Amino acid sequence: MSEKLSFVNPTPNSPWGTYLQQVDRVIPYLGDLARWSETLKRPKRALIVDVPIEMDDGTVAHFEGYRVQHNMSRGPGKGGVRFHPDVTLEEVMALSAWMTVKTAAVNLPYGGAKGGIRVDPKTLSLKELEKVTRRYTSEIGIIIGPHTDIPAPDVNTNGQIMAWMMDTYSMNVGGTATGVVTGKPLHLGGSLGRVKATGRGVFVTGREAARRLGLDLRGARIAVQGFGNVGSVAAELFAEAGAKIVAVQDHTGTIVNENGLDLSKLIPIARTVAGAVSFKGGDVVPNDKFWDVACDILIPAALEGQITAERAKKTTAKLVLEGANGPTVPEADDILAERGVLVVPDVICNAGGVTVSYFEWVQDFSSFFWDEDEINVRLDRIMMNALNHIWDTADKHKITLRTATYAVACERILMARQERGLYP
Ligand SMILES: NC(=O)C1=CN([C@@H]2O[C@H](COP(=O)(O)OP(=O)(O)OC[C@H]3O[C@@H](n4cnc5c(N)ncnc54)[C@H](OP(=O)(O)O)[C@@H]3O)[C@@H](O)[C@H]2O)C=CC1
Ligand SMILES: O=C(O)CCC(=O)C(=O)O
Repeated sequence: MSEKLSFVNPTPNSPWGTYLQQVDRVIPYLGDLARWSETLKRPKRALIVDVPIEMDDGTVAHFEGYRVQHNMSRGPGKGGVRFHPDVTLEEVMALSAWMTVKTAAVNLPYGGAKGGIRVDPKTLSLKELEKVTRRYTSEIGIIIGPHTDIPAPDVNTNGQIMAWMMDTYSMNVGGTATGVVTGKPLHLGGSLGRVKATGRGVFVTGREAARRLGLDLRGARIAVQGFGNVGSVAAELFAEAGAKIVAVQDHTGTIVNENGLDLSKLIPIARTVAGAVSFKGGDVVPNDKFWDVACDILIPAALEGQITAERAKKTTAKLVLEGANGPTVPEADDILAERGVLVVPDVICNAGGVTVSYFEWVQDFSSFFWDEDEINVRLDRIMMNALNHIWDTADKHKITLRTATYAVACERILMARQERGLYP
């Protein structure tokens, strides 16, 4: 954060600054609840931890970790953990705030939280990765728990990391606590459907948005930025529905094929260290050309701040599906709206992951596990109900889907805040 360290003083162009502007845009639609709106602009609690580990070569390395609980008015904190070299406190604050809005938008009984470590996990051995994960979990153990704050996977974290987190927390409390994290492997209280849930939610909301736009998915051209858990699953589901994935970008570069990339071959290659650009079934183009590729649907599924004003002006997409958190800066949002490009915002579009995380948490408490069809049917229903309600709100006030999602969610959050009262 710039100059003075303050929640309300964001670094220019930072994710937290984006989030604060998004909140400002919803205030006129909050009626009397607007008097509580400052609550949304301040995280409830932010913990910074030192994560020291002994590296394989005997040296000692220190990593900086965070867990931010943005708002817990509606329930325990919920949100993923990111391992990435660019993680900052301000980024984690924004990601935690987007979780508050997201869980309220789909009406899950949670608040919003997020965590992260500033580390490049690609440079660590498996043993070092486990040590970083376990030490971080112990350090944030004073504020997480099955009834207080429940982490989950995000960028560069997965089921194995959730298993280590669950084990470390359990060792420290002296009993197996499966409900402390979600996105776990199936043998450890994980849920069927969680791995694909976020991409599936992107597909469900995208299919409905396309239907309302009169955009036929059969033959629709789709460009996907970020080809990890979210991007690759969404791409697969759209391809199954008849769409063509014409461009994919991961951190190794950009690959394009206007006849459609063969995902059955691309996905296994993209998972290797060589990345998407080592796939031979398309042309490798400079990264900036990704935004020029002719497409009907654009799916940002990597990091924040990717859709800038300049990129918003040139995209040919009619529909943007935000698989990533915070991919569009506010100025670009306005340009897309002016150009008639429909944006399904992150806080509803990628809510499928936390929805199935909620199912996992419920299943862990009841020790009764559902089959995958049941999970997918329930996921579909929750996402569609939430999206339809948001759409009606957007139509009523003539506002974007993002501001409508904030209107629906912030009313729920601030109503809970008001009903709980302030005094100890
Ligand atoms: N996992 C989940 O359940 C949820 C995730 N999200 C959000 O979705 C987004 C992606 O998360 P997820 O799929 O889980 O993460 P992954 O780690 O599985 O994948 C991230 C992808 O983004 C790519 N990437 C990273 N940096 C860049 C870059 N500078 N340019 C292009 N591509 C890049 C990575 O490339 P490479 O593999 O080459 O490093 C990888 O393909 C994030 O914004 C996350 O917060 C939202 C809701 C839930
Ligand atoms: O599954 C979860 O609990 C959270 C997923 C997440 O971090 C997100 O939706 O951004």
